[in-house]
Amino acid sequence: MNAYESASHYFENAASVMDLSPNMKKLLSTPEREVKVQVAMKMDNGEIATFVGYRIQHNSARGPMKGGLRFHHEVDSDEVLALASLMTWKTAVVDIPYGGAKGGITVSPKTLSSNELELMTRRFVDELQDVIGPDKDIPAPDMGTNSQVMAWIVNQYERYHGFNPACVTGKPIELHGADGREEATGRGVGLLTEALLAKDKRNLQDTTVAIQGFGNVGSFAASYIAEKGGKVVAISDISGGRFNSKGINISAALEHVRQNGSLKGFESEKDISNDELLALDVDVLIPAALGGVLKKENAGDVRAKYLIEAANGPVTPDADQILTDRGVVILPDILANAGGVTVSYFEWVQNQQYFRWDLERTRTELKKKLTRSFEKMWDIATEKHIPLRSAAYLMGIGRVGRATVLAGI
Ligand SMILES: NC(=O)C1=CN([C@@H]2O[C@H](COP(=O)(O)OP(=O)(O)OC[C@H]3O[C@@H](n4cnc5c(N)ncnc54)[C@H](O)[C@@H]3O)[C@@H](O)[C@H]2O)C=CC1
Ligand SMILES: O=C(O)CCC(=O)C(=O)O
Repeated sequence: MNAYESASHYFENAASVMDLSPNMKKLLSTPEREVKVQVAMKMDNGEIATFVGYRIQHNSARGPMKGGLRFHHEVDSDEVLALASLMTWKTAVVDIPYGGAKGGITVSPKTLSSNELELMTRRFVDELQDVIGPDKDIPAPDMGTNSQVMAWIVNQYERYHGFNPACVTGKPIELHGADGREEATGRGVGLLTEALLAKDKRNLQDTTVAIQGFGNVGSFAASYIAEKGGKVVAISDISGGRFNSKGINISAALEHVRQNGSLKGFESEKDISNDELLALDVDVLIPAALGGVLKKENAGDVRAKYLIEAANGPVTPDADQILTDRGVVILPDILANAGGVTVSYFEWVQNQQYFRWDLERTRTELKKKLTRSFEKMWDIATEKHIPLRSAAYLMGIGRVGRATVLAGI
């Protein structure tokens, strides 16, 4: 099952509980626009390179479309469409005035020089500049992109449209970015892990955690959890995993990655593989890298009681069923990692108002938004005796569906 089939399965599941009419189901599952472009450029050595870029605009019933840009060698139209649809439900679950979109380029960014990365990003914006914009579709970071890439995007977009900081979020602070956006997804993962544990009268101090992926999301989630007294016993990245039964020193790991570019060579009690990390005997498992890492073949190995979907789509439907049957509580991606898009919204609001918030305000508002959405999802799940994922989809699809009906076609 590919990423799109997985996302469709979760949508169909929720739609059947909601009794959505076939016509509404078709409307909500059909993307509004799919853009596929050639990104051609000259590499440092003078050779011509051609990449393929995508922007899929899934739904705009609740506002301008919103979602990140992924630079990764596995990006294809199915994956981007799946991720775009998740954004539609995610923005609705946290009730921010956006629809959903996603984009990306099929490329391994680490194989490019900084100059080449910049040029590729600028050529991509040349192709997309007429379909994106602050009131149409607002990109942001995802895997393989960061605030520097967003800086090139805003600069290139402004060459066509003039001063326009709200055209993209996740920008550097110096270029109208929001204090708190970089940490937001990981911080949200941490806050929501606490909220979920609290339902079982537990807290982070008595909790062991394993985190797959130590990029933007995984590293900030690890920092938050460790600061709150949680024991992060395992972390990993593409170079493999590290385990320490007494808890990994997260500040030291961050410093190692800053100096060396990855966890490779970071000392710990023992090295583990990414597969072994997923099967560790911990309380909380947080996949924060690629999609589809928990599938039929390895779902039975999971020993964690709580699974927090920091990545988008880390659990296939087969695995979801196996884990749910085994009593693993899954906090679904469309809420678990929504801290990022929520603070992107705060950044966009600040850009529109030319007024900057301080970090405290951002953190307070983020907690308020995520906690409110979590409690609502929890109440729906409890009342209807359904898993948290189904409850979150009910919230998201319900809000998009109502907006669609009220607006009329
Ligand atoms: N950046 C953001 O604000 C948001 C990101 N997400 C999701 O979170 C996940 C991670 O995104 P970011 O942290 O932004 O990406 P990133 O590019 O900053 O970091 C990705 C991390 O995953 C690791 N990784 C890559 N391939 C791997 C593999 N095969 N096995 C194990 N680790 C691997 C990398 O080494 C790196 O540590 C993605 O699924 C993304 O869609 C979701 C919401 C917002
Ligand atoms: O910050 C944003 O606008 C989108 C982040 C994103 O791509 C995601 O939540 O998956």
